[in-house]
Amino acid sequence: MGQEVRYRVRGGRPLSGTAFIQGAKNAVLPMIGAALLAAKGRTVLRNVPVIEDVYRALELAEHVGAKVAFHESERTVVIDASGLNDPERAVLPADIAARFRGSVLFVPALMHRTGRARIEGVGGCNLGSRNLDFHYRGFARLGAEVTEDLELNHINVEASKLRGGHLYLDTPSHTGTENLLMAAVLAPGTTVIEHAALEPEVIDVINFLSAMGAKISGGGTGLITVEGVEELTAVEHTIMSDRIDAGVFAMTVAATGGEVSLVGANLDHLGVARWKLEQMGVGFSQEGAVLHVQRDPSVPLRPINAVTSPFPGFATDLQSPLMALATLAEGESYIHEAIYDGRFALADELNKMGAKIEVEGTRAIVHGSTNLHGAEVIAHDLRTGAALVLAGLVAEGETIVAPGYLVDRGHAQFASRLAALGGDVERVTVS
Ligand SMILES: CC(=O)N[C@H]1[C@@H](OP(=O)(O)OP(=O)(O)OC[C@H]2O[C@@H](n3ccc(=O)[nH]c3=O)[C@H](O)[C@@H]2O)O[C@H](CO)[C@@H](O)[C@@H]1O
Ligand SMILES: C=C(OP(=O)(O)O)C(=O)O
Repeated sequence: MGQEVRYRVRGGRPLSGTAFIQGAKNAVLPMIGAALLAAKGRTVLRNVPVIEDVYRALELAEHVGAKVAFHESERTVVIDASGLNDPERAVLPADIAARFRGSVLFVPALMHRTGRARIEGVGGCNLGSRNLDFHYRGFARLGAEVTEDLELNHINVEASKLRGGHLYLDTPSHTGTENLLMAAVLAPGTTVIEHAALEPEVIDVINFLSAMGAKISGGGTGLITVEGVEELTAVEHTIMSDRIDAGVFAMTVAATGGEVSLVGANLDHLGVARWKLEQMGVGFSQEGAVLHVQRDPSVPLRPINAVTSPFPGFATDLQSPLMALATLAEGESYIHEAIYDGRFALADELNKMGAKIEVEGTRAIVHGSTNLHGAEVIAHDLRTGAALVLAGLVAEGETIVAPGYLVDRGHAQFASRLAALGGDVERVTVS
């Protein structure tokens, strides 16, 4: 049997000090995919978070023929994609690709560099139905032939002659927008993407592609236009800071009480989450690129209503830590998960710790405040894991959160960064 990572947490200490917010997972993954579009030279990505999803993405890049080096202590990745031209290697194998959602972001580079791609699996958090129809239908509108092998459950994409086209997304899909952009940047002609995503990571990806030589306008407006170019150049880029990591740290301080400075966090990137936390009793002040967060533990948290929606709405990835926080607020909080149909697995785990949460479909009522107690709980996905660590930091006694791999997918050095703030958290490996 292999080793399992767990988070062991003991509650009761307020947090104080300085935490360094990591580079954004949801920006670096599309950028690793985009780096493979450059046929010459070396791409240098800085502020790369040392997380499992980045390791998987780099394994995938190597698998398809790129040379990669991850200098973890420098948080820098160097990618040389000049050798990526063998159609036989244009395969995203399930053993790597099914372990993270970002694997789908490799398809455009494979289409452009080898003329084809085979997708044997795409992973990511288990949040209910997570379709990829916008991606595949969009590739087809740009001239690719997309077929499904129903027996093997593989998708085959043949793309010898991509060209610009008019695309519309039914909902402003985050990776859908990035993937269609990457498919369009090297496709001759003009591509229009209507109802495109507005997330800050999408803007960061547009900035990266533009630095590589892509011609993109309208980023951040919902209507993006791309003029295809003949080639893209390898460049250096510093990844934006991770707004979800910042939100998780802010909510953890809200839960324990205390005062913490988040280095690199940007209040504007929290969108509606900022206003919701302020309503609950959290204080924010932005000082340049450092965000100060404080909460007076002697004043009870107020309950909250939140509906998840695309940026700048309340981020679905922050819904789990908000639910954990709401268990501490005095009164009933209402949460409506409007992006995913299966993102409430956390409720049962928090209830094991003494919370009183009722779930009906995509709506949850959190009856607070409750005194949480330690328990052995399951991280059903990345943010459930982070939210349970948050809960453990205010619970009486010891909480064990497993599998820790899911937390490690998206939060770098999570235990040591919380421990540096005074939290009693350890990441342990058991056989
Ligand atoms: C690697 C990455 O960046 N992951 C983020 C990205 O996921 P991801 O890009 O997968 O999320 P989307 O924005 O695409 O999904 C939003 C909704 O659209 C639906 N949909 C999406 C694509 C499609 O082809 N068909 C379809 O129906 C999904 O099922 C979901 O209900 O944005 C999510 C929403 O902010 C975040 O939770 C994830 O952390
Ligand atoms: C849902 C998430 O990630 P992914 O799309 O990579 O599964 C997340 O980051 O919370």
